[in-house]
Amino acid sequence: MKLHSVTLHHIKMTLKTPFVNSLETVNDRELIIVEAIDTDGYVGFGEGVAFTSPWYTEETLETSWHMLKDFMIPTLKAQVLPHPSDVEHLLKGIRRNPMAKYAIEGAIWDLYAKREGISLAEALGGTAKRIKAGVAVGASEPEVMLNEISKRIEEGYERIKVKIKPSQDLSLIRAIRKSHPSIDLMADANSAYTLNDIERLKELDQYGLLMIEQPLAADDIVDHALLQKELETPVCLDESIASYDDARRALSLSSCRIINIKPGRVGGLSVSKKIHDLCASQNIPVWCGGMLESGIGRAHNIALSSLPNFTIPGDVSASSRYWERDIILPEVIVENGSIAVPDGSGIGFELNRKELERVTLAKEIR
Ligand SMILES: O=C(O)CCC(=O)C1=CC=C[C@@H](O)[C@@H]1C(=O)O
Ligand SMILES: [Mg+2]
Repeated sequence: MKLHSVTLHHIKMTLKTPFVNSLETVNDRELIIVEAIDTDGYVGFGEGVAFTSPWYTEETLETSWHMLKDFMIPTLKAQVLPHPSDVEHLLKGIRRNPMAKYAIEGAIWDLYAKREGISLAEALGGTAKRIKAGVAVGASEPEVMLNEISKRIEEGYERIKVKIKPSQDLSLIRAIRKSHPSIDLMADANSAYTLNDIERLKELDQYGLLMIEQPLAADDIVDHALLQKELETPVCLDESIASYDDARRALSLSSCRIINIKPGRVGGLSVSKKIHDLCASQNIPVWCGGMLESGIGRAHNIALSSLPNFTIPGDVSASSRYWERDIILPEVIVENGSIAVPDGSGIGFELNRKELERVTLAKEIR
């Protein structure tokens, strides 16, 4: 495989409803779609999932664009690529910037699978034909959240995640449990707590949550280990896991009992697979997080979620949960609580070129 050219598309899609968490409100989702073409004319797509400001991690759309354009694409264009799993090593000289790395590496995985005539899921070693769909409900007034939860359950979602913060946690979870005593429920704090909140967090134990996601600081695995010792509820790490070594260290300290794998956050599909395998070997379940992706990123998440240790439904939801119209065809649909893993080659969805062009703000060919 040899890259001929790579097109970066800067797109802006408007969410059906703003997504609110303890740190930010997202109305419009700007993303980078990477279109990689090899010298034989095969095309692969990837997605850059950094936000436009550095509230979730330090990367932004602009920093990803710069890394891709000035460092990553030139490095990869200069080489013959035997296999997508070589990309991680080839980009090792570039520190961090995992979302930019994933954007191009994901496109190369899609390209590779298309060349081989196999699905991306198969190329990654996935086996599931369908994956369970979960959904994240953004922060809002409790009544609004309760209404949305009921609607999502009617739509077939079997696992609900809600955003919590100290000013909206116990009363919210209590109210949800009153209406939905047995639904698989979890809470994501996006680092809204400190160790001073241990007593408050312990009170959550009575509600049988599947897990609490990222209660403490993004760059911490030591305080999380102290917290996990005190809680019955499993701690799941999201922001704290930015690499394979982060995952290895967090498991050796028992900082969590579950890991949320987002390929953008950890630097690609190859690293995601390694974290998956590490967790499997230690009986730690994983699930696939979401980054409010377009259909291209979601297609990658679906393929990744077909690996056997993705036993907890992820934040992998239908296109219609986010967008009036997605940029892929067919759109992602949830039926009876699950999503079919496509068996066509590569990501298994076609790009809706007309829709891509409609949402494109800028484009650059390298
Ligand atoms: O993509 C989805 O459906 C889930 C979105 C989601 O919960 C998140 C996306 C991006 C940043 C965070 O707010 C949050 C998360 O922390 O998992
Ligand atoms: Mg999270």
